[in-house]
Order: sequence, then structure tokens, then C-alpha cells
Amino acid sequence: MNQPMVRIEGARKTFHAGTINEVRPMAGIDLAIAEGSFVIVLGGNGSGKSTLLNAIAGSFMLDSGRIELDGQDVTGWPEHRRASLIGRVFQNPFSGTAPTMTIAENFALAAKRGLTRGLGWVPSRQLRDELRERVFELKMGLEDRMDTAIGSLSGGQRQALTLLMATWLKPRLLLLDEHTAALDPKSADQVIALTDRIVSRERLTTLMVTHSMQQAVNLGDRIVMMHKGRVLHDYDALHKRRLRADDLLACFEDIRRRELLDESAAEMLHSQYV
Ligand SMILES: Nc1ncnc2c1ncn2[C@@H]1O[C@H](COP(=O)(O)OP(=O)(O)OP(=O)(O)O)[C@@H](O)[C@H]1O
Repeated sequence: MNQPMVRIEGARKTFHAGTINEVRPMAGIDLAIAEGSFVIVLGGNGSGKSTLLNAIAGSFMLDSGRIELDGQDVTGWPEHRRASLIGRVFQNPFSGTAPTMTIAENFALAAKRGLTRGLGWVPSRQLRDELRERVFELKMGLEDRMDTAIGSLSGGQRQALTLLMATWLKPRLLLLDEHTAALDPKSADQVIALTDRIVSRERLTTLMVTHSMQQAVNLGDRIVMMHKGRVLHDYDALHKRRLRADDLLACFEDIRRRELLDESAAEMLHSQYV
């Protein structure tokens, strides 16, 4: 691999260390992601998927390890500095946009990201024209509603617009954290199709967290499977092409079976000493 877009080395993070609530969602992660790669991140609840994305985005500092983005060591960079390189979409469709502002105003703000001066939240003529074209492509009938407050739209419409906003300036890295999980099935399908279109058209380096095995087999060129704060499996494009949703389900069942065995072994050990 030439210089990867993301390089993570020996990343560790423990929350609430030394207390009864101690959790270790990053237990030593090494990962290199090539420019233009679309990586699906899978794993059970609490395996550390969102924490991985948050660590890259700089939502917290690592206990140890290093993160490089686009060839730069960003380990010590605060979140707002990394935001100039990263587009993010979260699970909650109400979190990525300003609800009382119109579609056009929200996009004017998105277009300002990374710039300190020059543009305000009043959209220019050029932005409006470009926006209308891109919103028309969504086929959600929103192109005539540019001056509607975003808060009055459905979750699916908002999430589609949030995705468009997050990718407007072609970020070096796109982070999608279960961005369709809160949507009804039809809207989720629409947003997934849009995701696929934008990511392939712009060749965006992308990490997408999902619980959907179907999305995992249909999208992207690599699957990273997390377990207990580590990368348990890493399937490259060749391997991924042969995978079916059933294979991934079987993999999850195997993890669960091993966990149950570990739990009962621990209980047996505990009962011998109590
Ligand atoms: N900022 C934080 N403070 C304290 N604990 C945290 C923090 N972020 C994550 N955790 C904990 O780390 C563990 C892993 O969380 P994470 O959200 O990364 O899991 P996940 O794999 O995304 O799970 P899910 O599929 O349920 O969303 C969980 O126990 C979570 O409570």
C-alpha cells in the first residue's frame, strides 16, 4: 500500500480506568486504510466500533498509540482541527443539521467548513444553483423546498441532506456511524443507495459502521470486524467478494459461543473460590 489515508498504530483507550465501570473499547488497534477504500466496520454491541470512529475524529485523546490522517500525525490534534479533513454522519438524523435553518442555509454553513472568513450562512447564487442540482439527484422532491426549515423534514430526508452536506467539500475521510439505523426500511435503502453513489463517484475514503450483514456484503471493498476493542477479522476485497450475509452471521454466532464458554468457565472458577 502507498501511504495510507488512515494509519492507526497501537491505539489504546480505557474509560473510567480503575473503577468498577472500567471499559477498554480500544485494546491495541493497528489499522491502515488505503486512499479511496470503503471499509465496513462490523462487530457486536460494545465491541468498540463507534469508539474507533470517535478516536479518528478526535472526540477524545488516546491513552497510547498514534493516528495519522493523510500523512499527518494528528494524534494530538483536537477534534475541531481534524474536522477540516473529515466528514461525519451519525445515527441520529436530527444531529447533523441546524433544525430552524433552511436547507440552503445549512448548506451554506457546510460550505464554510474549514474556512475562517469569507462565506456566511447566506447561500450565494452559485451555491444555490449547484445545490438545487445535487438535491434534485436525491429524487426526494426537495429541490423546490430550499427555503424550508430542515427541522420540518422527515428523518430520511434529513439524513440524505446530512450526507450530502458532509461530503460537499470532498473530505479526505468520511465517517458513517450507523447512519441508517434510525430510519424506516425504505428511507434506509434510499440513504444507502445515495451513500454508495457519492462514495464511488467521489472515491471517498470511508469507514461505515453498520449492524446490517446485507449492507456489509453489498457495500464497500473491505470488512473490519471488531471484538472487545480489537480487530478480530479483516477481509480484503478479494475475500469480501466471496462472503455472504450467512457467513458473517455464522462468524458472529461463533464469537457469541466462545463468549458464553468464557463466561461459564469464569463462573465455574468463581464458584470454586467462593
Ligand atoms: N466517552 C465514553 N465514556 C465512557 N465509556 C465509553 C465512551 N465511549 C464509549 N464507551 C464505552 O466503550 C464501549 C464500546 O462502545 P462503542 O460505542 O464503541 O461500541 P459499539 O461497538 O459502537 O457498540 P454498539 O454497536 O452498541 O453501538 C462501551 O462499553 C461504551 O459504553
